[in-house]
Order: sequence, then structure tokens, then C-alpha cells
Amino acid sequence: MSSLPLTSVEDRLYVLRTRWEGYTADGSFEHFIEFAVAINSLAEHFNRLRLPGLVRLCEGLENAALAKLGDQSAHPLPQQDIVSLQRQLDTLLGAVGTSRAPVPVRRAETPSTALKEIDWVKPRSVWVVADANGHELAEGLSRQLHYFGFQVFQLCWDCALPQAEAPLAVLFVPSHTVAQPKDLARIEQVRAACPASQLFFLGVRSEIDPIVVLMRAGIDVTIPADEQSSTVLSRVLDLVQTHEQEKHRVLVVEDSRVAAALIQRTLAEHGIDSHAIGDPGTLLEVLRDYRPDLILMDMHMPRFNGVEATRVLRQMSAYQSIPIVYLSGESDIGMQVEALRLGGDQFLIKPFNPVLLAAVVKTKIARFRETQRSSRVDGLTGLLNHTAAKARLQALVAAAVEPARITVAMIDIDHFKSINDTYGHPVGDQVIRGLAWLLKARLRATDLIGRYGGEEFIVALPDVDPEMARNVIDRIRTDFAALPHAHPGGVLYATFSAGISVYPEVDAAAGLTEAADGALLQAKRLGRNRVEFAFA
Ligand SMILES: Nc1nc2c(ncn2[C@@H]2O[C@H](COP(=O)(O)OP(=O)(O)OP(=O)(O)O)[C@@H](O)[C@H]2O)c(=O)[nH]1
Repeated sequence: MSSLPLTSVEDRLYVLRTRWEGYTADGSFEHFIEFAVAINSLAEHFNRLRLPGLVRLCEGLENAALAKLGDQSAHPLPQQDIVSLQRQLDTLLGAVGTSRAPVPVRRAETPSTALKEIDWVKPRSVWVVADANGHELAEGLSRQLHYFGFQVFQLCWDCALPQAEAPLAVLFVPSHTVAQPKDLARIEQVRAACPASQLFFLGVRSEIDPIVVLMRAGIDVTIPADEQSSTVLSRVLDLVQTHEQEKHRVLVVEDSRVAAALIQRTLAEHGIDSHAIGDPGTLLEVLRDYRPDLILMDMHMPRFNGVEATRVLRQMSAYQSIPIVYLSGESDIGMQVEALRLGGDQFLIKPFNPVLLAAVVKTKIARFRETQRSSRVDGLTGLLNHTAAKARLQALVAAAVEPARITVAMIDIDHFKSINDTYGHPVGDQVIRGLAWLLKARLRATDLIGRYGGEEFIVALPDVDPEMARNVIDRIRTDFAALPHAHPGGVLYATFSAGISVYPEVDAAAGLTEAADGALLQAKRLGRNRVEFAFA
């Protein structure tokens, strides 16, 4: 199997098509494994690009392929299985073709130093399908989505679907909390027309049966009746975020060099970085330097076995939660259970199935990172918290090589105390969230966005001309001032002030925040609702 450096959707689609052609030409099991690996790689990529509809289609195809992986003697597959897989593959390829969103995909892939102004905005469309009684909620949501840069099509429950490209999301706003047969028919129609879009159903009753019925019809996310508008907005905005995904790192502890090479090759084919050691005696040193997200541990090795090494790690606070997966020829169930009791997370048997190995590694790492992430993000906004934002800025500065420039802005909502005093804390929180969402929607995945304090935010924009960065922040300022925030008596409007400093004019992280804070103070002094440069 070759491991191409896959950088784009095109690369992955090409590999998927050729792997399938390879399999249909000779029916070999080896080619089928390559096909399954290629689907998994595409699914991963769509996941990173936050395209859940396409992920779902990939996973459907992947599941169908995995079902045929268990029995090598079943290959070449009978014609009816080939036809069925071909149909699923065609649906997937068709959906990719019709749901292309070149601007965000390209943006996330290649943060460029030559960004044009338009690249900073992520234009996407959303369809809002409302029943007569859901009209008011639909109207409010449409307005908010519009303010966040979405093109919104409002549709009545029975009218024809727009002849436009498939939307990022479809919001169904019904008038009752349990879906009726006609609602299900409508959902199925939209699902068929937009296989890659994320379908939301609002105002559902929080019970299992009605939710399962909706999911079977094609709904991806149901939102309970309370807190509808803010939840929907944050879920839709979340879809346009492309999380910066560090490569998965796996430490392979394996005394057989042949086995280690085989494992590393499989991991590399799934885009997973790895490092192998043959002697568990060097484990602590390597963990410190390599900082893996997961350890693949052999059971039987000279000097200590894998279970003893795991027990040692579990006694150290730094390694209490790192996933440890045993990969061993040990077939004694009693030994396997004992190994899990003593600190392992999973047991995989050698010879291993490469697709299963990659799936286990990736899902375990995803959970591990999610837990790690929750200690770094702010609960109200989902942005980096103060400590994490400071650390990220330090890392950006440390990695900057001249002539790279980094623009740092401290942003503070104006007269926020009086918003709290007049409308109450929950409305104040909503204003904070509104600004967080606007920043997330407008800045790149590679930019740092953090909540620095109560109503103070920090952003850092690497690799861009400071004047352009200032324009971007200023545009966000104008748009924030026009953003309506709902309160029980109507809507309110808020503004922010910002101070900007630039690396390398100021060459340390602490200095950058201090200088930007000074400029922010100046912006407040000069009347608020403005952006000021430090040392201007
Ligand atoms: N609702 C809400 N309020 C918060 C939060 N964190 C801090 N605050 C409030 O934010 C307010 C900040 O007010 P000040 O620092 O006096 O500044 P300001 O009223 O924004 O005035 P200027 O910055 O000078 O324009 C205080 O009343 C804090 O209680 C939060 O998480 N939620």
C-alpha cells in the first residue's frame, strides 16, 4: 500500500476511486482493505472540515465495507454486493460534488499570507423551513443567522425547495413538539435532496420515541423546546468552524522490529504519526519528549511486560488518563481481562485488522483530546480560556520566524456593567456569547481567539499584514454594533473597543498583551466603539 501525502479532498477522492477500481478489477482482499482505508481517510478529512453530512455518508459506506472485511474468503465479493457498494459510493461522490463549498475548504486547508478580504468571511446558506405557527421563531433565527454572515432561505412547510446549491444546514421549525406524518415526509424529501446538509428539528419533546422517529427520517440534530434560538445558532456556527487538528501521535512499544514496522506503516497510511521503542525501559524519557496521545503496548517484552509498564505509568499523575491499547498475540481471555484491570483501555489481538486498529486509535485519541480540551476552553463561549490563550500566544510567538508578523488585539465590550445592570446577567452572558460567535465565524481556524476575562477577549492573527488585520477587526466591530441581542422587552445593541499590538514591533507575548491593553485603554478614552494601534 502506498501512502500518498493527501492534502485535499481531491487527493482523497482520487485515491478512493482508484482503490475501488483496483478492487473491482481483481477482487483481491488486499485491494479491498486499501479501499476501506481510503474511505476512512476521506471521512476523517470531512470531519476535520466539519461537514457532518458527508461524514455520515462516508461512515455508511465504511460500515458496509467493514462488514465485508471479516471474512477474507468472501472475496471477490458477489456481484450484488459490488453493485450495492458501487451505489453507495456513487451517492457519496454525487453528494461531494453538489455540496462543494470551495471558500471555507480552501481557507482551512491553506492559511495563506496573501489572504484577500473576502476570505475572512465564511458565506454559507441555511434553509429555514417553518410551519405557519413557527413563523415568528423562524423570522428571528433568520435575522440572527443573516447577521452572522449566512445566506438564509425562508421556506414554508409545503413549498418547493430552492434551486440553489445544497445548504450547510436546514432548520425545521414546526408548530408542534411531536412530528406528524407530513412532517416526516417533508424531512425525507429534504434529506434526499441534500444528503450532505445538517438537518435540525426544533422544539422537539425530550423523549426517546419521537426523537428516534425524526432521526430515522433523516434529522441529525433535535433541539428541545427551551433555549431554542441560542442553541441552534451556536450549533450552526459550530459547523463552520474548522478545528485546527494536530496530527495524532502514537507511541508504539514493541520489541519485535518487524511487528513495529508493520504497525507504524498502518498508522502512517491513516495519517497517524508514530514513534516506536523496543525497550520499555526508555518509556518515561520518550513520553516526555514525544508527548503521544496514545500508547500501543505489546504484552510480552524482555525485562518488563506491557502490563507492568502500564501499572507504572498509571501511578504518575501525568499519565493517568493517556489511552493505552494492548496489541498482543495473547489469546488467553483471563490474561486480557487482567491486563485491562491493571490500567489498559483496550485489547487488540495480533495479527491485527488495520482498519480496526486505526479506528480504535482515532476514536480513543478523539475522546482523550476532548477531555483535555474541556480544561482549556471557557464554558460560556467555547473559546480558549485565559490560561490556554496565553499559552497559545506564547507558542505562536515562539514559532514565528521573521519576517512573520502577528497582530494581537485585546477587545472589550463597552459599558458592559450597565448592560448587566439594566437587562440582567443572563442577557449580559448572551451578549458575550454573541461576540464570541461573531469572532469565531469571522476569523480563521489558524487564528487565536480567547476569552481573556469577563467581557474581554484576545485575538491573535498570524501571517497577515497588520493593516489588513486591523480592517478585519474593525469590520467585526461594525457588525457587532449592528447585531441585535434579544432581551425580554425587545432587542439591545452593544459595541466594543479594541487595542492592537504587532509582533515583532513588540517581541514577547507578555509585551504584546500589555501594549494591546494600553491601546484598548486609549480606545476607551477616545470615546469607545473604536480600534486603536499601540504606539501609533
Ligand atoms: N453577564 C456577565 N457579566 C460579567 C461576566 N464577567 C464579568 N462581568 C461583568 O462585566 C462588568 C465589567 O464592567 P467594567 O469593567 O466596569 O467595565 P464596563 O462597564 O464594560 O465599561 P468600559 O469597559 O469602561 O466600557 C462587571 O459588571 C462584571 O460584573 C460574565 O461572565 N457575565
